[in-house]
Amino acid sequence: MSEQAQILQNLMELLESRKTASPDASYVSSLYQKGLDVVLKKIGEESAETIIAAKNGEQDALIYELADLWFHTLVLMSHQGIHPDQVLSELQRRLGVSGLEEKAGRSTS
Ligand SMILES: N=c1c2ncn([C@@H]3O[C@H](COP(=O)(O)OP(=O)(O)OP(=O)(O)O)[C@@H](O)[C@H]3O)c2ncn1[C@@H]1O[C@H](COP(=O)(O)O)[C@@H](O)[C@H]1O
Repeated sequence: MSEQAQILQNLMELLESRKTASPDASYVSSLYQKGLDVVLKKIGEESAETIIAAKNGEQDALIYELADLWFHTLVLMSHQGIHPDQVLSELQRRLGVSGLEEKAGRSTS
């Protein structure tokens, strides 16, 4: 496993462990306790902050905000019982399939 893939694996294990941790001692546990709407709100906020950093042309800020955004999407996956491998498999399935071709092949627009 690559070092990067290992980071993802380690983080997912941490997120899983936070399901039984105290919300007073863990940010992730506090998000789980607040529930899906709060997790989704965080993703909305981090998306907006990512957009602002990109529009401002701030490379370091953009990397920081992308990390926040990725992190909160990983919290969502964990909350919903989805493993990043499932998303990676979907991306693998799409690899080499042109987005334009895929769109043209849809039965509904
Ligand atoms: N990678 C992260 C990570 N990235 C960002 N954050 C937190 O996400 C929050 C981002 O919110 P904002 O930027 O909006 O800052 P804020 O205004 O203070 O946040 P709110 O008050 O609105 O919630 C901050 O509290 C960050 O500290 C993270 N919190 C945790 N992790 C990882 O998750 C693990 C478990 O964390 P705990 O559950 O807190 O132990 C940690 O060991 C880390 O590996």
